[in-house]
Parts: sequence; C-alpha cells; structure tokens
Amino acid sequence: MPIKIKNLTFKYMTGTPFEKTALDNVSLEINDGEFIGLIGHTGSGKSTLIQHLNGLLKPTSGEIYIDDVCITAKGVDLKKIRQLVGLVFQYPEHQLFEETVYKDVAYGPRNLGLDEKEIEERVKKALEVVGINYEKYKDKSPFDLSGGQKRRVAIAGVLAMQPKVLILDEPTAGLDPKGRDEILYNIKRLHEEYKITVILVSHSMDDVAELADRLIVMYKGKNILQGTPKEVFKNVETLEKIGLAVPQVKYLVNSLNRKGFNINEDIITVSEARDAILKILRGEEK
Ligand SMILES: Nc1ncnc2c1ncn2[C@@H]1O[C@H](COP(=O)(O)OP(=O)(O)OP(=O)(O)O)[C@@H](O)[C@H]1O
Repeated sequence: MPIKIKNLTFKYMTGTPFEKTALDNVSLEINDGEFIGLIGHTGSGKSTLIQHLNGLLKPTSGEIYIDDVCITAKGVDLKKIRQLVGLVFQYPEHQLFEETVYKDVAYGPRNLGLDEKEIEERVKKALEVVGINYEKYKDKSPFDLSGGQKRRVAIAGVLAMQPKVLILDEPTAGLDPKGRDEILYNIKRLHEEYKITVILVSHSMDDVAELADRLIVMYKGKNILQGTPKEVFKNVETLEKIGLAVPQVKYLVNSLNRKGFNINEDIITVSEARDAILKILRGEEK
C-alpha cells in the first residue's frame, strides 16, 4: 500500500506562546511492501510523523495519501484507515488489559464486528506470527508473561486487524537481548512472508542496517536524508553532527583499515564484516 506525504507541517499548541513546529514541510514516498527505518535524534519528529499516518494527528498543513486515498481530507473514514495502518506505540504492553491473551488479541477484531470463528482464526494467526504458542498461552493472563512475550502479544493485537502497513515505534525499547532478538526476528519474518509495508522507528543503527530497505533520517522536523542503509551510512559526518551514529561494524572496519587492511567501506552489517574478515583469514585478501 503506497504512502505519499506532501508538504506536511505540524505544530503543537498552535496560537499559544508554546507553539512548536514538530514537522516542517516534509515530503516523502513509501512504496508498497517496503521496509523503512525511520531514524533521528530524540525530538526530531519521528513519533509526530507516524501518528499522522493513521490519522491520530491532523496536519497543520499538507496532505497524506494512502493507496491514493487522501486521509487528511475532511470526512475520511478514519476507522478504515486505522484498520489498514496498524500503529504499535512505544511500550505497547502497557495497553494490555484483558484477563487472557486470547481476549486481548481478539479485542480489535471483535470491535470490527467479526464472527467468533473469524476472530479465533485471526487470533491464532497473529499469535503464530509473533511466535507465541496459541494453545499454551491463549488462556493465560498477559500479566504472567515475560516482558518480551507481553510485547509480542500486544503486537499480535495490532496484527489481528490484518493491517497492510505496520508502524512500530521503538518496539525493542527496554527489552533484554533475547526479547529484542525475538521481536526483530518476527518483524522481519512478517515483512518477508506477508509482504506487509513496515515502518520501524529505531534508535539502533545496527538494527536498521540489518533490516531496512530504505532509511529516512529526521532532524528538527525535516527529512534531511534518505536512501538505502549503505547510501545513508556513507554520510558519517552529517549523521554524527545531528547526534546519530553509524553501525558499530563501520567503526570496526574503519579501524582495521587504518591498521593497513583494505576492507570494503560499504560494509554495514555484522554478517558482511564476518565474511570480509574470514576472507582475510583464509588469505584470499589482505
Ligand atoms: N504533545 C506535545 N506537545 C508539545 N510538544 C510536543 C508534544 N509532543 C512532541 N512535542 C515536541 O515536538 C517535537 C517532536 O517530537 P517527537 O516526539 O515527534 O520526536 P521523536 O523524534 O519521536 O522523539 P523520540 O525519539 O524521543 O520519541 C519535539 O520538540 C517535542 O518536544
């Protein structure tokens, strides 16, 4: 489902002495089935931008089209838009409230007025996608689960709406490494198997380097850079100036090259670095 953002400006508390321009004339296009990494320093406008994509915020000016439907026009059916564009907030597990995992994941589909058979199928599928065993967990209280499991159940609640676009605001924040890996693995799988468009807001350059097809970099409410991770991470100076880093692997490659090695400076992921270092160790390259 393609998304077009045209000249989007958003101000908080307009007309007050506290007015704050959070988005400043942002224009962007996201293609159907793309995996976008949305990065930027804290306060750069990422959360404000994604809240526009399912109609939670209304632009001060500008337009947004989803699948060629202008969702910022008057009278648009926001309920339908929210079905198509699923938004997973930071710490989504704080919104779990039902007494069983089943009921929590079923909450959205039930509100759509679906029959119980369809609801059950959706719950099963959504839990399967996030790697939670349906039979084992459906009757458990969400509050008896680990942090990573709770979050996956919360994500399943959004997936049960069968959105075409999934937006996740820092889905791994506060999780231990195991919980983090499980979430990222499941998002990647979801994108690959269901061709769903994913927008991942992240502070981890390593994660977006591994996962995203394209990065969008925000700075002070503007989209200042975009391109494939390799293209974007070439701009080391610009990124550091705006408080971002490049993937750790890039620093490792630079430091090895300073010691006389000749490793491809485009390398941004651990697996690429491993392959390059193995080649050196096998004597295929210096
Ligand atoms: N409810 C609000 N009222 C007033 N200003 C706000 C509000 N929410 C955000 N802002 C301001 O708007 C700007 C953009 O904030 P936003 O939360 O979109 O940034 P962000 O990139 O998502 O940050 P983070 O990475 O910390 O989540 C910031 O200057 C922020 O202080």
